[in-house]
Amino acid sequence: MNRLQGSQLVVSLGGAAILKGVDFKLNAGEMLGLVGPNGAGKTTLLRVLAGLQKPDGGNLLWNAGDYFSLTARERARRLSYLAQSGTAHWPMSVERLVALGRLPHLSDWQKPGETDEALIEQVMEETDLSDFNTRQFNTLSGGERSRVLLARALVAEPEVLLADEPVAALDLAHQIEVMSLLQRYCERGGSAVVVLHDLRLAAHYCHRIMLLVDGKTLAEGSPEAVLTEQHMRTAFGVQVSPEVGAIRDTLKLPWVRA
Ligand SMILES: Nc1ncnc2c1ncn2[C@@H]1O[C@H](COP(=O)(O)OP(=O)(O)OP(=O)(O)O)[C@@H](O)[C@H]1O
Repeated sequence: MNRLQGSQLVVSLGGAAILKGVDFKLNAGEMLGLVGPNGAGKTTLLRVLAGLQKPDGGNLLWNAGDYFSLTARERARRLSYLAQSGTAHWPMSVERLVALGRLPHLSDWQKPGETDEALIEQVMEETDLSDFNTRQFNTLSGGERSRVLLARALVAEPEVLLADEPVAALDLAHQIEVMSLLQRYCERGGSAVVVLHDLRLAAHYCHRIMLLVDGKTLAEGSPEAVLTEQHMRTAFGVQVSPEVGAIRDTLKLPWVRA
């Protein structure tokens, strides 16, 4: 059974068709890479899956039941959405901001208990944030902020994590760390949809890739099946440079942790 399944999803914004009948599925333990040119509709699809954008057509299922019958609290417990350029709207320490991720699991006025605290500490370590506990979020660099927001999403222990370009502001080492973290999250049974512009990261880490072009799925399947020279030409209008030769060589991850 698919954890999330959409069929013929349609979204119009400002009078323009943005998603034009997209089928979607996500299994437990799966990392799905959502790739495609700027303006293809990746963020719009993610917002539909997060329940932030009601589709104008099609339907969406959560574990085979109607997605839209989940209450907002149920959705917050089971699904985390990491926006493209997330922010915090008032000054707050990193530790408090990450702890907010536990809120959907606590009743009104309940404080985080020992188990919550242990989880928060573990995720802070995994996201390389232990030294930032008391720092104010608004004093952090862009890459540090991205890691804090990912940590907040992970402490919620969601069944599905929707991450819009989670590595966009990160240096090489932190890109690898964040992708490995998402990989471990999926190995523990989580499901992730990750919007990526770096096709090498997508090829290396994702089980399956969906290539969206102009509001439609151009290709979907294994990285090898989707990231072909023909699809790159159609989607992005590029071809492999003659100096490189084969497309598989462009998709090798050139760095590992030293
Ligand atoms: N509120 C809106 N009104 C009109 N058009 C919109 C609105 N929101 C988004 N769009 C348009 O919808 C299209 C898809 O946007 P979306 O953000 O989903 O693309 P994307 O694939 O995530 O792009 P990128 O890679 O640049 O982040 C774009 O052309 C965008 O300009």
